[in-house]
Amino acid sequence: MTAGSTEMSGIESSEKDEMAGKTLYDKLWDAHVVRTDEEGTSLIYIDRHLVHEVTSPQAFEGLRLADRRPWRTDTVLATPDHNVPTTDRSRGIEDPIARTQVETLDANVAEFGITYFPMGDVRQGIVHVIGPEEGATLPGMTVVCGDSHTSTHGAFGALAHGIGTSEVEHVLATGCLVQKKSRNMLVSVDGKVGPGVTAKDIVLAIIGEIGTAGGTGYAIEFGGEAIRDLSVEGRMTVCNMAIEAGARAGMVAVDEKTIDYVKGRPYSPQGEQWEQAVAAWQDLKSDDDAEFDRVVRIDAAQIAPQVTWGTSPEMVVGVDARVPDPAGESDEVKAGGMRRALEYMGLEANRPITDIAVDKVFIGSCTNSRIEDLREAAAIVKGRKKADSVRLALVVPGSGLVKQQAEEEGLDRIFLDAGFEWREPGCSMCLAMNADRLESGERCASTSNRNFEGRQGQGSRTHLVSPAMAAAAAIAGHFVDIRDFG
Ligand SMILES: CC(C)[C@H](C(=O)O)[C@@H](O)C(=O)O
Ligand code: SF4
Repeated sequence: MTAGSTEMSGIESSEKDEMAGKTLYDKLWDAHVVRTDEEGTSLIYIDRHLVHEVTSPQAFEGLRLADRRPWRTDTVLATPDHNVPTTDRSRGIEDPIARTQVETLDANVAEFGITYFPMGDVRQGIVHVIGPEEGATLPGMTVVCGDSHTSTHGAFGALAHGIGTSEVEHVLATGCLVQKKSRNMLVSVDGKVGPGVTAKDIVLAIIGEIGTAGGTGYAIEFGGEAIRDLSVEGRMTVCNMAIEAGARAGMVAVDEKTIDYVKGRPYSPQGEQWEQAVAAWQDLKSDDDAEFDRVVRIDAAQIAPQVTWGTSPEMVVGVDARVPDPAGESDEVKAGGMRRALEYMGLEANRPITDIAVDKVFIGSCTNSRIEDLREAAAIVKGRKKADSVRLALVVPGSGLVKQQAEEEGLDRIFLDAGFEWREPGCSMCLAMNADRLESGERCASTSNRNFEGRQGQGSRTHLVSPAMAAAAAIAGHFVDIRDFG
C-alpha cells in the first residue's frame, strides 16, 4: 500500500497497488478477504476462534434459538479462564455466578462439539496463553476471540483481534467476520535495550509515547531491532498491549524464532504440510517498499524499566523518574486528568517512584504469565524473602502446562520459599471478576495490562510493571530499579 493509492481510481489504482509493496497487515488482510462492498466493508475469513466463559453464553444461546450449528468446529478452541478459582480446585467453584458461567460453557461445548480444555485439564489456561502453546495460533492466520487482548496472537505474524459477543455468534455460525480495514502503522523500536529492560517495558514505553489513543484506527506492526531481538513470548507481551494503545491489532513479522516456536506443537502442521507451511510463512513480513500511514520510531536505548503511576497505561514513567507534577503540564485538560489520577492513586507529585510502597504483588495475566515471565521473576526472587509489609505476592501461571513446566524447573519452590503464593492457572487478579482481588485502597505492583480505577477491585490501585520489577517490589516492599537490584 502506498500513501497516495487511495486517491487513485479504477484500473490505475489496482495497477499501482500491485506494483507497490505491501505491509504485513495488507498481506494478511488480502489473504482473508471474501468480499468487500462499495462502502469498503469487508467480510473476512476467520481461521481460529478462541472461546471463553464470559463472552460466549449469549452467542451459543443465539445459535440455539436460530437452530444453527457452527460452520466448522475444528477451528474453535474453548477454555474457562476469567472466572476459575486459582486456589485448591477440589471443591469446584464456590461462587455461584462463576460456577454458572463455567458450567454453561461446559454444556455449550458439549452440545456444539467444540474442542475444550475444562477446569482440571492440564491444558486449561488463559485463552491467549493456550492458543500459541497448542500451536492453535499459527503464522498467517486470522485469529479472533471475544476478548480484547486477542491482539496477543499477532506476535506470530497473524491478524488477531477481539470481537464482541454478537460477533462471536456470527463467527461461530459462518466462519466469517464483517470488518473494515484499518490503516497501517509501524512502531519501530530501534537499537538495543539496556539491561533489565524487558518486552513489558518496551510496550509500556510505546504507550507512554503514543498514548492510549495513538493507535486508534490502525493495525500496528512492531518492528525494529529491539523487537526482532525479543523472544516470541516477549513479542506476545508487546502485541498483547497493542489494544491498550487503541489499535485494532498488533503484529510482528515472522522470522526463524516464530517458526521454531510453533514447530511440533499439537495443532502445528506435520510432515510435508510443515515444509509447505514454512515456505508460505517466509512472506509474512512487510515488503521493503511498503509504506505505512504512520511511522513511530523509538530509541530502545532510552527505555528504562517502566512503572505506571496513574489510572491509564499511558500514565507511565521510568522507575528512575519521579511522579509527574500536573503543575508542569501546560494542557489544562491533561493536568486535570493527572490530578484526578494522582488523587485516586494516593500519590504526591514529585515523589521518587522508588519511594512508593506496595501492599500486594501480582505476577500473572495474559501479558506476563508464560514460562519466560515466571523465570524472569524467579531469577529475582531466588534466595530472597518477600518483605513483611507485602501482604500477598501471587504468582499465577497462564496455563496448566506453564505451571507444570515451571514446577519441573523448580520455580514454584523458589516462589514458595520466598513467601509467595503459587496458584492454579487463570486470569486471577488481572480483573476483579473472580475471588482474587484487591481491597479498597490497596496498592499493587501488577504484571497485567490495565490499571484503570477499580480494575483489580473497587478502590484498588494498580501499577503496571514487568515480572522482574514486580518480583523486586515484592522483595523490597516498594518499587526498586531492577538495574540496581544485584
Ligand atoms: C471479560 C473480557 C470481555 C475482557 C476483555 O475483553 O478484555 C477481559 O478479558 C479484560 O481483560 O477486561
Ligand atoms: S488475563 Fe486479564 S487481560 Fe488477559 S484475558 Fe484475562 S482478564 Fe483479560
